[in-house]
Amino acid sequence: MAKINVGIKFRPNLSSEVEKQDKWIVDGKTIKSVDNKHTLQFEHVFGSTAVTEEVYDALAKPIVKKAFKGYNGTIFAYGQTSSGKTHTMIGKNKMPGIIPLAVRDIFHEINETKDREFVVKIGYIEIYNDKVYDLFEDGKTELSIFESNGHVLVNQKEYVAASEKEVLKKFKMNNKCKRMTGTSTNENSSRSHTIFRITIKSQKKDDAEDSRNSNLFLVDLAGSEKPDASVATTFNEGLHINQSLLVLGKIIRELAKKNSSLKRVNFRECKLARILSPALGGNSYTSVICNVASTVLDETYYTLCFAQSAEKAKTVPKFNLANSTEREFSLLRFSTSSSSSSEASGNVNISLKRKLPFSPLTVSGSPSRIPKRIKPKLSDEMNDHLKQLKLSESSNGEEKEDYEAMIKEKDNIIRNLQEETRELKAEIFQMRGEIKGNNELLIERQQENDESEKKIADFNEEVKLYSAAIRDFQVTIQDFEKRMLEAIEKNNKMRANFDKKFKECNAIIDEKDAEIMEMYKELATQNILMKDKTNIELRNYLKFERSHKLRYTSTRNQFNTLMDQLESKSVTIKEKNDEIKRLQNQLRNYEPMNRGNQGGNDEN
Ligand SMILES: Nc1ncnc2c1ncn2[C@@H]1O[C@H](COP(=O)(O)OP(=O)(O)OP(=O)(O)O)[C@@H](O)[C@H]1O
Repeated sequence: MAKINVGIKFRPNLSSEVEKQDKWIVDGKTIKSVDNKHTLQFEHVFGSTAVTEEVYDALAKPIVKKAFKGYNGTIFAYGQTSSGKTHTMIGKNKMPGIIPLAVRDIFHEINETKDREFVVKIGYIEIYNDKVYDLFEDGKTELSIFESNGHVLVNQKEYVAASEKEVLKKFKMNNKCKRMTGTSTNENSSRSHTIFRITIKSQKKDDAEDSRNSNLFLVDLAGSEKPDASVATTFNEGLHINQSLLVLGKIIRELAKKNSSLKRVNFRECKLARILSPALGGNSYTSVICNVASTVLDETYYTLCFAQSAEKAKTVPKFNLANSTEREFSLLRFSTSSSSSSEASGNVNISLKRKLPFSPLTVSGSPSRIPKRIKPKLSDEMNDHLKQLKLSESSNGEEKEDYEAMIKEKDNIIRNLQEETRELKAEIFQMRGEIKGNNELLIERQQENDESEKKIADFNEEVKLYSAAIRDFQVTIQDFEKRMLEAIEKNNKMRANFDKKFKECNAIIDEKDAEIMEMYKELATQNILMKDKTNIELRNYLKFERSHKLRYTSTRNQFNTLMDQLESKSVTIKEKNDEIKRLQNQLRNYEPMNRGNQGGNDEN
């Protein structure tokens, strides 16, 4: 049993996150949330400054070494969208990821191993919306998954590659076919899970029996994400991605349970789980690199929980012997001993490489089997021979030798048959498991179906209610239409009346207008007459005024003359009065003298 190796890799904060606060702190092997709610510990923790090569050395290199020795290996990157999975698995020229580093090591190891011959084959598939596509083909034709001898196989294309350079060239070229899109969190977000498979076959030069065959699966999972309902395609992709990751999480949790049993795990819920079943619960050494971002609280916590479960899960890696029926070694040989020509990578010499161009090979199907209909025939034959064998016990030496050879041959047939029977039994056992799984699925689907039917019945009830309401509404509409027609008719009549009245009024108005015009004309005539009369009167008045003024002036003059005369008379009178007064005074002065003279006359 082997434990799944788990590591946590924090990516550096992105330029778009400068304003965000860190939600997680890394302290050695401990990861703490800033709010102190979560503290988790892992064997391998890589902070944001760690380079991919460190991750590779701790989590991938040991698996590559095991693959080289004939054990299957799987390395996969897990994490929310934009957490750095693709950066970890593929990387950039300046910081190569796990895939280029593994390819480098494989060819380095081939070069160092002088006593073996190698064949390296590569295949590249993607799982998009729960369908498998070949990235070494057009990426559009759906591939099928099948199982043989307990192995999950995909009918993908494989290429035989001779050097590190050749592998990486092919990988990079076809990686462009991978489904990517820009999302709100990652402008180059993977929309599919990709699995790059490197098959390493080797055989000892002086011992054909010493052969190994292993597969290395390098998996870049699509990231879990919050589905964006505004974009239909991305929403659908997001649902499939999340669904497959949920299944993966469920499987990991089940495997992490104490006394977990593979029988309880349903790898058939999605294609990703089915293809990764050897990595999760089967024959493989496995590492999981959990990518996280320190600025994200919840999703990082979910990833860390997944990592904790994954740490508890175990696999059962087995040494894989190469199938002796496979013919690659007789066709293609990587040989490190004959060093006549040097490859671009500087590592490997390949005999026959030039004769066999870089060409696709389809994965071989299920092994050859004895068809059912031949089996009874074979056993009859065997029984005959056994009878003959018994008879031959009494025969001479020559016949005995023949019989011994025949026994050997038949023994071989029996062994082969027994082997086949064992395989068939194993297959039947597995198929029973699958049937059971399918039955469970069927029951689940039946339940779903029942629920759907109930929903449909409820919906039909609702439709009935709505239909009655629609009928009522239609009656109301008809009534309303009738009343509207009546209103229109009434309105038309009123309009006709109004038009008639309007015409009559217009005629009256015209008549009155004519009358007014006449009156205006008369008024104008009278105005002229009045003006003439007024002018005459005005002229008469002016004439009168002038004569009056003249008379007034002469009267005034007369008055003035009279006034002058009056004044002069007044002056004269005053003078006379003054004269009188003076005379009187004179008179008074004479009077006493007179009295004296006259002796007592009157006083005057
Ligand atoms: N270790 C790192 N150093 C520098 N940049 C990194 C690192 N890891 C990730 N990044 C950057 O973070 C961004 C997101 O990374 P990446 O595309 O690898 O995420 P992802 O998990 O594969 O996302 P998705 O699931 O959406 O495909 C990229 O711009 C990438 O260059």
